[in-house]
Amino acid sequence: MNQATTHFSSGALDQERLFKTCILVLVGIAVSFLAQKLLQVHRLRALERLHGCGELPSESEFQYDFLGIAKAIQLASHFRKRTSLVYTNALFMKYGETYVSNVIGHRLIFTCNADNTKHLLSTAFVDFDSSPLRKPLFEYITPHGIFTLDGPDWKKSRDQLRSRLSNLRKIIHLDSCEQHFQAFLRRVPPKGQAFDVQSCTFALSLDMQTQFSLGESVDAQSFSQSKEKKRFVEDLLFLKERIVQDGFRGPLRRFFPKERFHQSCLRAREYVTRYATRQVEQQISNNEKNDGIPPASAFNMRDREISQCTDQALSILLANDSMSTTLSGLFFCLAQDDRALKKLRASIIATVGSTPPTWGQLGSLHYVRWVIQEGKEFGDDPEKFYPERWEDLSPEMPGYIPFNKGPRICPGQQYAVIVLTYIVTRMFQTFSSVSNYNTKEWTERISMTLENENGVLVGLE
Ligand code: HEM
Repeated sequence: MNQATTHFSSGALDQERLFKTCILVLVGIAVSFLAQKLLQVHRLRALERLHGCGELPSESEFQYDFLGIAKAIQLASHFRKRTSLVYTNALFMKYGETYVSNVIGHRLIFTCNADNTKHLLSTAFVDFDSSPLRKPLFEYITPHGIFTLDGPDWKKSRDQLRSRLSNLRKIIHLDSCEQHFQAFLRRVPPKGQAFDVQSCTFALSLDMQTQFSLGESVDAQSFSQSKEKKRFVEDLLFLKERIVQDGFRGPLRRFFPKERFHQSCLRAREYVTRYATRQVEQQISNNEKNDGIPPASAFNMRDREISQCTDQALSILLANDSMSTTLSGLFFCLAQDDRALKKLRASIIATVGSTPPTWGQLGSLHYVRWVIQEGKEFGDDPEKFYPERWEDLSPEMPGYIPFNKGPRICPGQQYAVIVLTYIVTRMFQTFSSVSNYNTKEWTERISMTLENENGVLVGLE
């Protein structure tokens, strides 16, 4: 009995000691966390004083939300309810163009001020590098891709892509654009019946972009797409969705299972690697023909080049969505604006008639360009679709940022504008009326870009 009591009391003593140690460790962690936070705030304040920054309004609703948890919950709730855009606009209306929020302990500054945006994107680009945020999202699918890298490696990857995109006449094949456009036409139901043009423009741009980046389309518009290509498209869609979700989850993303994401990334990489291997081997064989015996380094570098080529092709496909949302957004606007639609069609017929535009003619289709630029919503009254405002404006101006500005400006901008000009021209040479079958309001769906949750229902004749 005595022995049992001794055991019991020494066990209780051990437990007490363990409990105290745990409390000490927790207090230590909390103190070190608080000290780091105070130091960070002190440094920020010093920087703000140095640059003469004014006091920023902060969200009064969350003044006692010291850990930023209530704010994070509210952000997540708006994301789920598809009201993030309305919520964001309302906050800018309430607090002005720049305000500060605390989201899970991070002091985040939100701004829609033109000078701040210009400063962030161009002048102070190095200070606001977004790669620490992006890297964990993109590194699994493109370990050395342009969205994952920063510093000199990013610059190298960007230079490679820019040089590939520099000779547009060499890389854009208008006959191939025409083939994809014809496949789109086969998807349009006859006699102006309603269909979701958003899903069709998605398939159209995916076909064009895979043709460009892999050398072979995934046949997303075909009625007999192979199982393998279908699987690849599903994987691509899934992994993009997951990247976006994780971006919003921030550090909390660690608590969500990743198996399916990893599987999709592996399969998608495997698919693209096959095309990349073909391209690199073709290049090596061309070099052999030109230079005779291949240098030993050509073989040594083969695997690295295949991996780089895979990263580049996948990055292009990750950046592809804006092409399709530009087109579907345009249909959404034109379905409600008969004046602009008539003017667009008349300008196309007057410039190129009803045959496919040539390279020379693409540069003269000014109204088509304005409509495309306007589709990306801009100007003093961005809610209003008014292509004519572009008569006195230029996409080069500082405030025009659908393609971003500064060092990370979209390297595919010129490519995108040419391809979109061709496709829009062909679409409105073919169709003179766009019936509006959208019964619901435009509702946000945040993907790699913004889409309409309800699709874009139109009839074309
Ligand atoms: C209407 C069509 C397009 C729009 C509106 C658009 C818009 C953008 C924007 C806003 C960014 C900056 C993203 C960021 O840094 O957060 C970007 C980056 C990028 N875009 Fe585009 N894009 C379009 C088409 C394309 C096309 C067709 C390609 C490829 C051929 C492309 C390739 C890229 C790449 C690789 C980046 C990353 C650049 C970097 O981080 O240095 N984009 N694009």
